[in-house]
Amino acid sequence: MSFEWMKRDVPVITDVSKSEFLDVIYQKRNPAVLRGVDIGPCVEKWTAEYLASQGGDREVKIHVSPGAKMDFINKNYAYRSLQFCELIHRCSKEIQDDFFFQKDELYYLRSLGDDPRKGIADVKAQFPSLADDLKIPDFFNQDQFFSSVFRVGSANLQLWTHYDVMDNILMQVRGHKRVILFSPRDANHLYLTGDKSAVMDLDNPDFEKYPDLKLATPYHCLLEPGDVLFIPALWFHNVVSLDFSVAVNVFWRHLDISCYDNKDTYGNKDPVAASKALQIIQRGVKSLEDLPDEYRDFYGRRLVREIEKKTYLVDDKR
Ligand SMILES: O=C(O)CCC(=O)C(=O)O
Ligand SMILES: [Fe+2]
Repeated sequence: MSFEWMKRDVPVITDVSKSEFLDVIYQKRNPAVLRGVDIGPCVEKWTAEYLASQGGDREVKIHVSPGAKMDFINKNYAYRSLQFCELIHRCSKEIQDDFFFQKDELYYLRSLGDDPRKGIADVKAQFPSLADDLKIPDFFNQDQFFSSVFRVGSANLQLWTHYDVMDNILMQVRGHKRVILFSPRDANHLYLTGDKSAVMDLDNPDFEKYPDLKLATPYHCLLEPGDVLFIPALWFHNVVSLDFSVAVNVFWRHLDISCYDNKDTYGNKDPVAASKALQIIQRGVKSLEDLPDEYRDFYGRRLVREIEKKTYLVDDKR
């Protein structure tokens, strides 16, 4: 018997004003595709040729993957460096003359700041010759700004399902993308390792291995050039580039600055209070190791119940 996975569409909302975004969409904290927002002349200008000639020759760190699905568990990709212009050339074609591993390898850039270890990405600062082409919608206050990240990838490349801790607008500049999102409330159904889901194939999921995935609701959308996807903090997302893809995403803080880890570079370190709680729980679980199995099971269940009772939102409490 085949299982029909319940899918939903992310709503597409056209010509949304700043106040509609802030008063309605942002308040709901659900993802939305915003179509018709002015993100500047980049949508017309950023062809591969233009980006290669204007984007400069700075070295960028990239993921190189032999297959379309980057798999963080089996680490089927490697980190390498290329000049930005060379990266653009390679991403925009499917068979390479120069390559690291194989002719049909795929590339993915997630830009970093000037100091690759602790520099927070800011596209306009790192690619000044492209800065005027991009208009970041003024949906948030400047003091909430965290980073802006260049995302350039080969056709077909898929980025694993993960969450980030900042609010996000993903501006699709060139190419099309299929994005699948899951609510933070589906966290227990996604087989998480840290911020990533172990389920790699969402098109043909292995429900025998991941039976609880059936309980999750995937939200689908197809991004076109010029579209802006609002991804609220903690919403899981899985992204496939359908063709050569150029995007910029902006992370901004939803919570007060004091809630975030001040060593976060990528916008994905859990808020301070949450990582503290996770550490305490890990210590608590370790302390149960001193007990025989059936006692550990019993106190483990009590712990889970206590956490559910005290933290879950009312409609999810059992
Ligand atoms: O579009 C992509 O390549 C990935 C987007 C993403 O993960 C993000 O904006 O947080
Ligand atoms: Fe992300």
